[in-house]
Amino acid sequence: MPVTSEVDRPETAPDGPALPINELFASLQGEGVLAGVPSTFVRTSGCNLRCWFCDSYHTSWEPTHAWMAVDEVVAAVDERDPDHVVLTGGEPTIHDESFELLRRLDDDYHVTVETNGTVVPPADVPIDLASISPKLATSTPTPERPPAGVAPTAEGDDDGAPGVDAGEWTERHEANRVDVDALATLVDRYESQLKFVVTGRDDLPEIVDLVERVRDAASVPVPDHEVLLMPEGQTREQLAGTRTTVAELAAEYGFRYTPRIHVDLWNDAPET
Ligand SMILES: C[S@@+](CC[C@H](N)C(=O)[O-])C[C@H]1O[C@@H](n2cnc3c(N)ncnc32)[C@H](O)[C@@H]1O
Ligand SMILES: Nc1nc2[nH]cc(C(=O)O)c2c(=O)[nH]1
Ligand code: SF4
Ligand SMILES: [Mg+2]
Repeated sequence: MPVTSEVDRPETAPDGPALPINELFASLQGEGVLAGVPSTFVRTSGCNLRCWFCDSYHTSWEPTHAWMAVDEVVAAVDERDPDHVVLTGGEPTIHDESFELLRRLDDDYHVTVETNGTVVPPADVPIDLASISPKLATSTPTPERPPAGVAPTAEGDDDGAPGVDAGEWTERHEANRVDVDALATLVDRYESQLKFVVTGRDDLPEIVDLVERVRDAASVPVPDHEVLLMPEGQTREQLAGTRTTVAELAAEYGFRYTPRIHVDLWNDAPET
Protein backbone atom coordinates (compact mmCIF):
# COMPACT_ATOMS: atom_id res chain seq x y z
CA MET A 1 0.00 0.00 0.00
CA PRO A 2 1.20 3.54 -0.63
CA VAL A 3 2.29 5.63 2.33
CA THR A 4 -0.68 7.93 1.81
CA SER A 5 -3.15 5.15 2.65
CA GLU A 6 -5.48 6.03 5.51
CA VAL A 7 -6.34 2.41 6.28
CA ASP A 8 -4.11 -0.40 7.48
CA ARG A 9 -3.94 -3.61 5.57
CA PRO A 10 -4.47 -6.59 7.88
CA GLU A 11 -2.75 -9.96 7.43
CA THR A 12 -6.13 -11.42 6.46
CA ALA A 13 -6.32 -9.26 3.31
CA PRO A 14 -6.26 -11.26 0.07
CA ASP A 15 -2.90 -11.91 -1.57
CA GLY A 16 -2.01 -9.61 -4.43
CA PRO A 17 -3.56 -6.25 -5.27
CA ALA A 18 -6.58 -5.60 -3.06
CA LEU A 19 -8.75 -2.67 -2.02
CA PRO A 20 -10.64 -1.77 1.16
CA ILE A 21 -14.21 -1.77 -0.13
CA ASN A 22 -16.91 -0.04 1.90
CA GLU A 23 -19.77 -0.87 -0.50
CA LEU A 24 -20.38 -2.04 -4.06
CA PHE A 25 -23.85 -1.55 -5.50
CA ALA A 26 -25.99 -0.68 -8.50
CA SER A 27 -27.91 2.61 -8.51
CA LEU A 28 -28.48 5.69 -10.65
CA GLN A 29 -25.68 8.25 -10.88
CA GLY A 30 -27.14 10.91 -8.62
CA GLU A 31 -24.83 13.84 -9.32
CA GLY A 32 -23.22 15.73 -12.15
CA VAL A 33 -23.42 15.64 -15.94
CA LEU A 34 -24.36 11.93 -15.96
CA ALA A 35 -27.11 12.24 -13.32
CA GLY A 36 -29.78 9.61 -13.90
CA VAL A 37 -27.53 7.10 -15.68
CA PRO A 38 -27.68 3.54 -14.26
CA SER A 39 -24.25 2.81 -12.80
CA THR A 40 -22.41 0.37 -10.60
CA PHE A 41 -20.66 2.08 -7.70
CA VAL A 42 -17.41 0.86 -6.14
CA ARG A 43 -16.72 2.72 -2.89
CA THR A 44 -13.24 2.43 -1.41
CA SER A 45 -12.55 3.29 2.21
CA GLY A 46 -9.97 5.76 3.50
CA CYS A 47 -9.49 9.45 2.74
CA ASN A 48 -6.70 12.01 2.92
CA LEU A 49 -9.17 14.77 3.90
CA ARG A 50 -11.91 15.13 6.53
CA CYS A 51 -14.78 17.30 5.35
CA TRP A 52 -17.10 17.99 8.29
CA PHE A 53 -20.09 17.30 6.00
CA CYS A 54 -18.79 14.03 4.53
CA ASP A 55 -21.80 11.93 3.56
CA SER A 56 -19.59 8.84 3.54
CA TYR A 57 -18.56 9.04 7.19
CA HIS A 58 -17.58 5.37 7.27
CA THR A 59 -14.95 5.88 4.60
CA SER A 60 -13.34 8.96 6.14
CA TRP A 61 -13.90 9.70 9.82
CA GLU A 62 -14.41 6.08 10.86
CA PRO A 63 -13.42 3.89 7.90
CA THR A 64 -14.98 0.45 7.63
CA HIS A 65 -14.49 -2.01 4.81
CA ALA A 66 -13.86 -5.54 3.66
CA TRP A 67 -10.70 -6.23 1.68
CA MET A 68 -11.40 -7.42 -1.84
CA ALA A 69 -8.86 -8.51 -4.41
CA VAL A 70 -8.94 -6.31 -7.51
CA ASP A 71 -9.94 -9.51 -9.38
CA GLU A 72 -12.97 -9.88 -7.10
CA VAL A 73 -13.99 -6.27 -7.62
CA VAL A 74 -13.81 -6.72 -11.40
CA ALA A 75 -15.86 -9.94 -11.11
CA ALA A 76 -18.48 -8.18 -8.96
CA VAL A 77 -18.78 -5.40 -11.55
CA ASP A 78 -18.94 -7.90 -14.43
CA GLU A 79 -21.73 -9.74 -12.64
CA ARG A 80 -23.84 -6.56 -12.58
CA ASP A 81 -22.96 -5.91 -16.25
CA PRO A 82 -23.45 -2.12 -16.27
CA ASP A 83 -22.49 0.33 -19.01
CA HIS A 84 -21.25 2.82 -16.43
CA VAL A 85 -19.06 2.33 -13.38
CA VAL A 86 -18.38 4.95 -10.70
CA LEU A 87 -15.25 4.56 -8.58
CA THR A 88 -15.64 6.61 -5.43
CA GLY A 89 -14.80 6.62 -1.75
CA GLY A 90 -13.44 7.85 0.54
CA GLU A 91 -10.75 9.06 -1.77
CA PRO A 92 -10.13 6.28 -4.31
CA THR A 93 -6.90 7.80 -5.63
CA ILE A 94 -4.99 7.31 -2.37
CA HIS A 95 -4.83 3.59 -3.20
CA ASP A 96 -2.42 2.50 -5.94
CA GLU A 97 -4.65 -0.54 -6.40
CA SER A 98 -7.44 1.77 -7.64
CA PHE A 99 -5.21 2.52 -10.63
CA GLU A 100 -4.89 -1.18 -11.36
CA LEU A 101 -8.69 -1.50 -11.11
CA LEU A 102 -9.15 1.39 -13.56
CA ARG A 103 -6.78 -0.26 -16.06
CA ARG A 104 -8.77 -3.49 -15.74
CA LEU A 105 -12.18 -1.82 -16.25
CA ASP A 106 -11.14 0.37 -19.17
CA ASP A 107 -12.05 -1.86 -22.11
CA ASP A 108 -15.53 -2.78 -20.94
CA TYR A 109 -17.05 0.21 -19.14
CA HIS A 110 -17.40 3.96 -19.06
CA VAL A 111 -15.73 4.79 -15.77
CA THR A 112 -16.27 7.93 -13.72
CA VAL A 113 -13.89 8.62 -10.84
CA GLU A 114 -15.23 10.73 -7.98
CA THR A 115 -12.20 12.50 -6.49
CA ASN A 116 -11.32 15.47 -4.33
CA GLY A 117 -8.65 16.38 -6.90
CA THR A 118 -5.62 16.27 -4.62
CA VAL A 119 -3.95 13.23 -6.24
CA VAL A 120 -2.82 12.83 -9.86
CA PRO A 121 -2.89 9.20 -11.06
CA PRO A 122 0.03 7.82 -13.10
CA ALA A 123 -0.15 9.03 -16.71
CA ASP A 124 -1.32 5.68 -18.14
CA VAL A 125 -4.41 5.42 -15.94
CA PRO A 126 -7.60 5.54 -18.02
CA ILE A 127 -10.57 7.57 -16.72
CA ASP A 128 -13.59 8.45 -18.87
CA LEU A 129 -14.89 11.21 -16.62
CA ALA A 130 -12.93 12.80 -13.80
CA SER A 131 -15.62 14.06 -11.43
CA ILE A 132 -13.52 16.44 -9.40
CA SER A 133 -14.91 17.96 -6.22
CA PRO A 134 -12.34 20.44 -4.89
CA LYS A 135 -12.93 21.25 -1.27
CA LEU A 136 -13.72 24.80 -0.16
CA ALA A 137 -12.84 26.53 3.11
CA THR A 138 -16.33 25.76 4.39
CA SER A 139 -15.54 22.02 4.23
CA THR A 140 -12.85 22.29 6.92
CA PRO A 141 -13.69 20.60 10.23
CA THR A 142 -13.19 22.48 13.48
CA PRO A 143 -14.20 21.74 17.07
CA GLU A 144 -17.18 24.02 16.40
CA ARG A 145 -17.91 22.19 13.14
CA PRO A 146 -17.40 18.47 13.89
CA PRO A 147 -18.47 15.70 11.51
CA ALA A 148 -22.12 16.14 10.60
CA GLY A 149 -24.53 14.00 12.55
CA VAL A 150 -22.10 13.32 15.37
CA ALA A 151 -23.44 14.96 18.52
CA PRO A 152 -21.15 16.61 21.10
CA THR A 153 -20.35 14.25 23.97
CA ALA A 154 -21.85 14.65 27.44
CA GLU A 155 -18.51 15.77 28.85
CA GLY A 156 -18.70 18.85 26.68
CA ASP A 157 -16.01 17.57 24.33
CA ASP A 158 -17.47 19.03 21.16
CA ASP A 159 -15.50 16.73 18.86
CA GLY A 160 -18.28 14.17 18.82
CA ALA A 161 -17.90 10.41 18.65
CA PRO A 162 -15.14 8.54 20.50
CA GLY A 163 -11.99 8.47 18.44
CA VAL A 164 -13.14 11.41 16.32
CA ASP A 165 -11.28 14.65 16.93
CA ALA A 166 -12.35 17.28 14.42
CA GLY A 167 -9.81 19.76 15.79
CA GLU A 168 -6.93 17.39 15.05
CA TRP A 169 -7.86 17.50 11.38
CA THR A 170 -8.38 21.24 10.99
CA GLU A 171 -4.83 22.06 9.91
CA ARG A 172 -4.20 18.90 7.93
CA HIS A 173 -7.43 19.27 5.96
CA GLU A 174 -6.80 22.97 5.37
CA ALA A 175 -3.22 22.32 4.19
CA ASN A 176 -4.19 19.58 1.74
CA ARG A 177 -7.65 20.40 0.44
CA VAL A 178 -6.58 22.30 -2.72
CA ASP A 179 -3.68 21.63 -5.10
CA VAL A 180 -4.15 23.81 -8.18
CA ASP A 181 -1.45 22.03 -10.19
CA ALA A 182 -3.11 18.67 -9.52
CA LEU A 183 -6.50 20.09 -10.55
CA ALA A 184 -5.02 21.56 -13.75
CA THR A 185 -3.31 18.27 -14.62
CA LEU A 186 -6.57 16.37 -14.13
CA VAL A 187 -8.59 18.73 -16.36
CA ASP A 188 -5.83 18.71 -18.98
CA ARG A 189 -5.72 14.95 -19.08
CA TYR A 190 -9.33 13.84 -18.65
CA GLU A 191 -12.84 14.81 -19.63
CA SER A 192 -13.81 16.52 -16.38
CA GLN A 193 -16.36 18.25 -14.26
CA LEU A 194 -15.55 20.51 -11.31
CA LYS A 195 -18.32 19.82 -8.80
CA PHE A 196 -18.34 22.14 -5.81
CA VAL A 197 -20.31 21.40 -2.64
CA VAL A 198 -21.98 24.71 -1.83
CA THR A 199 -23.17 25.63 1.66
CA GLY A 200 -24.31 29.16 0.78
CA ARG A 201 -23.65 32.41 -1.08
CA ASP A 202 -20.40 33.08 0.78
CA ASP A 203 -18.77 30.10 -1.01
CA LEU A 204 -19.03 31.73 -4.43
CA PRO A 205 -16.05 34.14 -4.33
CA GLU A 206 -13.76 31.20 -3.45
CA ILE A 207 -15.22 29.12 -6.29
CA VAL A 208 -14.78 31.93 -8.83
CA ASP A 209 -11.19 32.48 -7.68
CA LEU A 210 -10.30 28.78 -7.73
CA VAL A 211 -11.81 28.25 -11.19
CA GLU A 212 -9.75 31.18 -12.47
CA ARG A 213 -6.58 29.71 -10.96
CA VAL A 214 -7.29 26.33 -12.57
CA ARG A 215 -7.97 28.03 -15.92
CA ASP A 216 -4.66 29.90 -15.66
CA ALA A 217 -2.75 26.71 -14.89
CA ALA A 218 -4.51 24.40 -17.37
CA SER A 219 -3.79 24.02 -21.08
CA VAL A 220 -7.42 23.33 -22.03
CA PRO A 221 -10.45 25.55 -21.58
CA VAL A 222 -12.67 24.99 -18.54
CA PRO A 223 -16.10 26.14 -19.74
CA ASP A 224 -18.67 27.34 -17.21
CA HIS A 225 -20.92 24.37 -18.01
CA GLU A 226 -18.23 22.05 -16.63
CA VAL A 227 -18.30 23.95 -13.32
CA LEU A 228 -21.10 22.50 -11.22
CA LEU A 229 -22.67 23.81 -8.03
CA MET A 230 -24.09 21.05 -5.83
CA PRO A 231 -26.08 21.83 -2.69
CA GLU A 232 -24.64 20.54 0.58
CA GLY A 233 -26.90 18.07 2.32
CA GLN A 234 -26.75 14.45 3.36
CA THR A 235 -30.52 14.14 3.88
CA ARG A 236 -33.65 15.34 2.08
CA GLU A 237 -34.28 17.73 4.92
CA GLN A 238 -30.78 19.25 4.76
CA LEU A 239 -30.94 19.50 0.96
CA ALA A 240 -34.31 21.24 1.18
CA GLY A 241 -32.51 23.96 3.11
CA THR A 242 -29.74 24.55 0.52
CA ARG A 243 -30.88 23.57 -2.97
CA THR A 244 -32.97 26.59 -3.98
CA THR A 245 -30.24 29.01 -2.91
CA VAL A 246 -27.61 26.98 -4.77
CA ALA A 247 -29.75 26.71 -7.93
CA GLU A 248 -30.26 30.48 -7.88
CA LEU A 249 -26.52 31.02 -7.41
CA ALA A 250 -25.82 28.78 -10.43
CA ALA A 251 -28.22 30.84 -12.54
CA GLU A 252 -26.72 34.10 -11.28
CA TYR A 253 -23.08 33.11 -11.89
CA GLY A 254 -23.63 31.13 -15.09
CA PHE A 255 -22.42 27.82 -13.64
CA ARG A 256 -24.28 24.51 -13.89
CA TYR A 257 -26.50 23.24 -11.09
CA THR A 258 -26.48 19.59 -10.16
CA PRO A 259 -29.11 17.96 -7.99
CA ARG A 260 -28.41 15.03 -5.71
CA ILE A 261 -31.14 12.81 -7.06
CA HIS A 262 -30.17 9.79 -4.95
CA VAL A 263 -30.82 11.87 -1.82
CA ASP A 264 -34.19 13.01 -3.18
CA LEU A 265 -35.07 9.41 -4.01
CA TRP A 266 -33.55 7.38 -1.19
CA ASN A 267 -32.49 9.93 1.42
CA ASP A 268 -29.28 8.80 3.16
CA ALA A 269 -29.79 5.03 2.82
CA PRO A 270 -26.62 2.98 2.26
CA GLU A 271 -26.00 1.40 -1.15
CA THR A 272 -27.91 4.12 -3.01
C1 LIG B 1 -18.05 11.03 -0.52
S1 LIG B 1 -17.24 11.90 -1.82
C2 LIG B 1 -16.05 10.67 -2.38
C3 LIG B 1 -15.13 11.16 -3.47
C4 LIG B 1 -14.08 12.20 -3.06
N1 LIG B 1 -13.52 11.95 -1.80
C5 LIG B 1 -14.68 13.60 -3.12
O1 LIG B 1 -14.89 14.19 -2.08
O2 LIG B 1 -14.91 14.05 -4.23
C6 LIG B 1 -18.43 11.84 -3.17
C7 LIG B 1 -19.11 13.14 -3.53
O3 LIG B 1 -19.99 13.51 -2.47
C8 LIG B 1 -19.83 14.88 -2.22
N2 LIG B 1 -20.32 15.12 -0.87
C9 LIG B 1 -19.86 14.60 0.28
N3 LIG B 1 -20.59 15.01 1.33
C10 LIG B 1 -21.54 15.84 0.83
C11 LIG B 1 -22.59 16.59 1.41
N4 LIG B 1 -22.83 16.60 2.73
N5 LIG B 1 -23.39 17.31 0.59
C12 LIG B 1 -23.17 17.34 -0.75
N6 LIG B 1 -22.18 16.63 -1.35
C13 LIG B 1 -21.39 15.91 -0.57
C14 LIG B 1 -18.35 15.11 -2.46
O4 LIG B 1 -18.02 16.46 -2.63
C15 LIG B 1 -18.15 14.30 -3.72
O5 LIG B 1 -18.54 15.05 -4.86
N1 LIG C 1 -26.54 7.46 -6.50
C1 LIG C 1 -25.37 7.98 -6.14
N2 LIG C 1 -24.73 8.81 -6.99
C2 LIG C 1 -23.51 9.25 -6.62
N3 LIG C 1 -22.66 10.02 -7.34
C3 LIG C 1 -21.53 10.19 -6.64
C4 LIG C 1 -21.63 9.50 -5.45
C5 LIG C 1 -20.51 9.35 -4.50
O1 LIG C 1 -20.72 9.07 -3.32
O2 LIG C 1 -19.39 9.53 -4.96
C6 LIG C 1 -22.89 8.91 -5.41
C7 LIG C 1 -23.62 8.09 -4.50
O3 LIG C 1 -23.22 7.80 -3.37
N4 LIG C 1 -24.83 7.64 -4.93
S1 SF4 D 1 -12.82 14.34 0.48
FE1 SF4 D 1 -14.64 13.15 -0.06
S2 SF4 D 1 -14.54 11.23 1.15
FE2 SF4 D 1 -12.98 12.65 1.96
S3 SF4 D 1 -13.99 13.56 3.69
FE3 SF4 D 1 -14.35 14.95 1.94
S4 SF4 D 1 -16.28 14.26 0.99
FE4 SF4 D 1 -15.61 12.65 2.42
MG1 LIG E 1 -22.42 9.69 -2.27
